[in-house]
Amino acid sequence: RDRRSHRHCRLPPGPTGWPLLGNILQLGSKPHQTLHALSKTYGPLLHLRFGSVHVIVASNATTAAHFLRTHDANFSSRPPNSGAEHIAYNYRDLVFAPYGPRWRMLRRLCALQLFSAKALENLRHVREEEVVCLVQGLARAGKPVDVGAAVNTCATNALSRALVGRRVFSVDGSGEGPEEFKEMVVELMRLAGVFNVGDFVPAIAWLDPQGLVRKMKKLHKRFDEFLNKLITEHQEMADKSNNDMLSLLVKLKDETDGEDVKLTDTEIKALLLNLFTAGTDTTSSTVEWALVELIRAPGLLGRLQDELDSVVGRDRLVSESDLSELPLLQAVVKETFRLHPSTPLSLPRVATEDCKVDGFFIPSGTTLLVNVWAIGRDPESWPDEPLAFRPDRFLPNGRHHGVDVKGGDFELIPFGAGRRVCAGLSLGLRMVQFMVATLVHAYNWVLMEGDQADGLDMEEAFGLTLRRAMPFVAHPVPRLSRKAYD
Ligand code: HEM
Repeated sequence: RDRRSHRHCRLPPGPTGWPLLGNILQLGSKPHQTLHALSKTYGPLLHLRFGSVHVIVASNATTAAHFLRTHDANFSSRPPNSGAEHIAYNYRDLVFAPYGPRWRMLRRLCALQLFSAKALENLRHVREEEVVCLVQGLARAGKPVDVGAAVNTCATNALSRALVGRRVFSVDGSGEGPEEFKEMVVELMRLAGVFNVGDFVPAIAWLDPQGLVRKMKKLHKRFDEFLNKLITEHQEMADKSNNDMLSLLVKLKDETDGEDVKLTDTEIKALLLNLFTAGTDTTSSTVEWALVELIRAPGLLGRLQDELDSVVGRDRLVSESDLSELPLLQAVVKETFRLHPSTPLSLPRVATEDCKVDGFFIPSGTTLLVNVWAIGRDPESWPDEPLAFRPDRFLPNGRHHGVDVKGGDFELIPFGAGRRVCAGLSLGLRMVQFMVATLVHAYNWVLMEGDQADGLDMEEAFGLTLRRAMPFVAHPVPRLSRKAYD
């Protein structure tokens, strides 16, 4: 019925592609930028063909709302892809699970154990302890530090204590662990961000033309070993009756026997893999971008330090309960998400049925990309200096006062929106705010010799997550009274 009633509609406009491959080779090394440029020619709803697959791209707030609000139910699964198959345990995870009972179960479990207001409050001491470790580690460093790496270790440890009841990295940052783990996550994001020709041209999938599947299988093996080790260790200390996520999952595993939706070791590993990867690099790269933006704007940094000094003082570190008292901090974090969204093309969705959007025909099986990066820079939504870092736009009297990142304001959707909005939004947002506040309050950041604040490299690296091409390295100089660091 659908197809017949929509037949008179056209597909959305878009560039002509190559025979067989379609537009896939036209994406270049930074697809979010290429797609943004194409949207200027073809409009906010763009049609492409990747091999035999229809792909549409939403590039402004109104169009994103059509899909993620009005038609969200029809776009609440993710398209098939080799990453989900070869890395994420053949779709048995949460991120790629088809919309349905298993997705619902996994998502509920996460809410219960990790992301609800109550769970978040229960885990607050863990985050605060890990942030103290971060600050103390920086105080001990006595040398310039790679800020993203230090923040990544902190975010990963805070998460791993919630997930498996212990840190995965030593707190002094020594040893191979943190770098190796971060490198694995970055590799995952890099692989997941490449459009694999084999996903769209089945006839040549077996050739693995970009060598991606081979790399995915290899990476999967490394993650699987990491997760197996965590689970084995966890079993060995099981008598300590932990209340971490893994303990809950193991308990539930036995209870789901005979139910429609099974929870086995594979689902458990897949879920842990999701949470470890979705929750670390996204968070730490946002903190890194925020800090660089602040250092490029010394006046703004000074204002933020004044805000922190007046709310927190100089005798203690920031605590999570201070965050709600820090409007400029919150505005800085929003502005960072606007210009540097962690996942510039969000995560893809797929049309389950034919539909008609904005007068255009969208066939079932179409992949939907939402260009969150382009939406954050769209002059229609952000008329005042859209490319400049101006957190004041979110403060009272600012044009965007009240606009939030939580999925209700479509001009700012770094966490996506709708049914499949980021599951870890509450935690991710809080960790980013908490770490940015702490790093700015506890330290002045002195640049490396030869670096100039206004000359810092702002180049983006390629991948599913929008990392800096150049890591940000600077020297932390304490600015609080001594006892704050004890
Ligand atoms: C700066 C922090 C983060 C950002 C910007 C971010 C962004 C996103 C985005 C854009 C999506 C896709 C949403 C959609 O399809 O509409 C997503 C999904 C997801 N995120 Fe996050 N994320 C962040 C942190 C986290 C954290 C801390 C966790 C967990 C520890 C997490 C877990 C997930 C999961 C499980 C999904 C899949 C949800 C589903 O398919 O139902 N994220 N995230």
